[in-house]
Parts: sequence; C-alpha cells; structure tokens
Amino acid sequence: MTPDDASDDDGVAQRCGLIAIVGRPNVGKSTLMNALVGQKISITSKKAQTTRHRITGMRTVEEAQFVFVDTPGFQMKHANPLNRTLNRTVQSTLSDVDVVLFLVEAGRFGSDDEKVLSLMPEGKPLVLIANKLDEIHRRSDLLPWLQKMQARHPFTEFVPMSAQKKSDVDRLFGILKPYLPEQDWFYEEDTLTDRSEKFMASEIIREKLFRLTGDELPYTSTVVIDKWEEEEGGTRRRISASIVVERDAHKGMIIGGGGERLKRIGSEARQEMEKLMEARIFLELWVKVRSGWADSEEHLRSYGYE
Ligand SMILES: Nc1nc2c(ncn2[C@@H]2O[C@H](COP(=O)(O)OP(=O)(O)OP(=O)(O)O)[C@@H](O)[C@H]2O)c(=O)[nH]1
Repeated sequence: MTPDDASDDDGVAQRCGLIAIVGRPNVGKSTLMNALVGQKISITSKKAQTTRHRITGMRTVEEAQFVFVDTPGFQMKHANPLNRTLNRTVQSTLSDVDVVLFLVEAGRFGSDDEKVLSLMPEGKPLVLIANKLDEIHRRSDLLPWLQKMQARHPFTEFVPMSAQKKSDVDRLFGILKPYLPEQDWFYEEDTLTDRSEKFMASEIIREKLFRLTGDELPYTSTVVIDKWEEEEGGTRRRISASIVVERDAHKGMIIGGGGERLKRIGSEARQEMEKLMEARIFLELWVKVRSGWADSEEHLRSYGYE
C-alpha cells in the first residue's frame, strides 16, 4: 500500500462525498444540516426563506467524511430576478453532488414540494426525508402516505425522522455512508465549515435581524460587511456592517423606538460572534435603503448572489 491510498490507519478505505439538502422553504433544511454537522452553521428562523447562500458544513464519522451543501428554499410565488438566482443556485449545487436529500414534512406533499421534486436531476440518488415525524400523532397514518410517495418517484431510500432528534440524525449517517465514493477526504477530520468568518458574521447579523423583527420585514433585506479590521494579533476585530433594505418604512422597523431594536440586534450579534471567533468584537451597524434592489440583476451581482 502506498501513502497515497485512500485509507486510514486500519487500512479501511476512506470515503468522501457531497450531499445536498433540498426542499421547499421552512421544511427544516437548516435544522437538519446543523444537526448533522453538530454545530450551528446555517441560520434558522421561523420565518421562511432565511437561507439564501450556499452553505457547506462537514462531519467525519469513522472512515467517512460527509460534506453537506445547504441550498436556499425554492421561491415560487414571485418570479423576480432574486428568485431566478435562487433557483439557479440550487440547480448548479445539485449538478455536482453524490446524493440529494429531498426534505418534505412527514404526511404532507403539496404543490410546492412537487415543484421542487420536478427540478431534481435524473440519475442522482434521491433520498426522501420525511421530516417533523414528531408532529405526526398517529403513526398508522404514515404508511399509506409512504406508499403514495413510493409510487410518485423512485426514491433510493425513505427516511421518516425528526431533524430535532439526535438518534434519528445519527442513524442517517449510516444510511448515507454507502452513497459516498471511496476517495480521500477533502478536509481535515475536525473541520466544520469552509465559510469565512466574514460570511459567518453577516449570517449572524441577518439571523438576529429576522428573529427580532418577526414577520414584518421582507426577506429581501440583506447584510453587507463594509469594514473588517483585526487588531492585537487577531484577538480584537472592528467590524462595520450595513443592513440593506428596500424602503424607508423597513428602516424604521429595524431601528425601532429610540434605536432600541437596532441596539439589540447589534448586541446579540456581537455576543454570538465573540463566542464563534474567540475574539473581542466591536460592531458598528448601519441601516441603508436601497430601493428596488431585489428587482435588479445588477445589484444582485454586486451583493454576491451569483
Ligand atoms: N416539530 C419539528 N419542527 C422542526 C423540525 N425540523 C425543523 N423544525 C422547525 O421548522 C422550522 C423551519 O426550520 P428551518 O430549518 O429554518 O427550515 P428551512 O427549510 O431551512 O427553511 P428556509 O431557510 O426557509 O428554506 C423551524 O421553526 C424549526 O425549528 C422537526 O423535526 N420537528
């Protein structure tokens, strides 16, 4: 055996592969990916459509390295350029993965799920994850539904589970392992994400923003990091970021009476960044109005959604 062989110390061949998680908005994709990676990587919120970027996380279990790709929720209601970009991102993500996890809510299959299913590439292993099993009160209802799903598409596996239940998530690794090709790992064993700290910072701000504004704020609001300075050998960061919204009314909504809400968004985001980056963070937050940006392909490119 040569040192280049894809094997670990015991001579067991290493496996490594890409896994995409797809499904309509709010079905639990981010929750599942975070549970699989074992740490909060992607942002979750009760508000649909919070995940817009392609986020990867990875987890190595014994000889197998699972590299997860989180995809944005499909948006079908409005066909503006932002939504077209989202669907393009999903399709380009799927073209180079080894297995696709198609999430639905256990016992439900609506036209929005159907639309997602119709966009799945042919010839790729497609695993049906029937998530939120904990919300099904009569398990006997599930069998006829599973049979219908089986008739609908040649899924390679059927996995009823709850992304919030650890034993279900652990079981999924065993189910997925055979789909990973035998090849060297892409990442070191303990790597969790290849996203930059800058990206994580903007995601954290965006999560706080949506959490603290509830359902009032349209999902087109975004966060841009304007300044990033490291001091004291990396133990201190000065970060300046802008929340970009479409209307003056949204700006007021974010700032809140006496600036209270913006202060809270900033302080919660700062605390989470300090934990993640193990550094002192000085965070400056601005709110800017960029009217109509979601309708302009030009703006989308400049904000990095290509
Ligand atoms: N009861 C229950 N709730 C779940 C489960 N998994 C996720 N949820 C909840 O479903 C909601 C949506 O979860 P997300 O993980 O943000 O969904 P998503 O598919 O990433 O959503 P988008 O970002 O909009 O595409 C959250 O309130 C989760 O807590 C589950 O197994 N059981």
